Amino acid sequence: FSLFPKKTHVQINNDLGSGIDLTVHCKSKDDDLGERHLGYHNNFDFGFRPSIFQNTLFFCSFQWNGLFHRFDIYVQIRDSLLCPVIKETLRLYPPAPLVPRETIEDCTVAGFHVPSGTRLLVNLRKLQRDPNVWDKLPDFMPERFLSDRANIDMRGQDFELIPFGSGRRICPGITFSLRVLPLVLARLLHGFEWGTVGDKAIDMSESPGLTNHKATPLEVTLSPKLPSMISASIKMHTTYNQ
Ligand code: HEM
Repeated sequence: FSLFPKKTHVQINNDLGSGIDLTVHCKSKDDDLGERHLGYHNNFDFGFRPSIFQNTLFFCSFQWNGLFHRFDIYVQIRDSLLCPVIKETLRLYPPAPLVPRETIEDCTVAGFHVPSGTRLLVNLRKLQRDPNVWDKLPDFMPERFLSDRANIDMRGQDFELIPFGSGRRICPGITFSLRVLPLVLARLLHGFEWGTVGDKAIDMSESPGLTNHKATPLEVTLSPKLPSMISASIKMHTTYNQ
């Protein structure tokens, strides 16, 4: 449980097209950020520290060319779960579940003698579902990263969650991935209503292999939430908070 949640930043860009001005007016329950007029390619940034009570709400109205739209830009209970959802997904379904290593000298681990030159596969999937470490297995429970596991990070120091590996061969794509994943996920959730064909539950079973693939292909239905021009012109930048 964190008493001082990390700062969240919102950036609104006017990408509507040359010569089209955008008027933005953002408010929270107790703050009025005032009306802003954004020329083409101008942006408006604001930052805030979400409440420990999970009830922060920011909403903005947008006006351009006689059109008017209002959005809930930040709903804490909805949006603070974005990064925990990614962590929980990488915990239960690490894309590279087996990490290979070879010992360079004799050693003893937990009473077992391991000679030099031994090849071993570290089973991340098993480690990240260890019932001695993680409760409520195998439930998908992103909320755990908002409370008792709030400070856990995935950069190879907290060994109960190492989806990118650890040590000198740790994944070099880690920073890129931790930036891009929340942005892509936020865009997809922001842009579409998601469903499954005939409301069928998604089969999450995996097929065996060095990389983790779904056993059955994912079939979803998507419907755009907004006219494409609007969704293409509002960008929310989420800062990944570990
Ligand atoms: C969610 C995304 C990703 C996950 C979960 C992931 C996971 C991993 C894991 C577990 C390893 C083995 C690490 C170890 O041996 O300790 C690895 C290695 C590697 N990853 Fe990633 N990876 C991701 C994205 C990427 C991206 C985007 C790139 C490139 C742009 C990348 C490039 C590499 C390379 C080159 C290695 C081999 C490093 C070495 O052996 O020295 N990965 N990754």
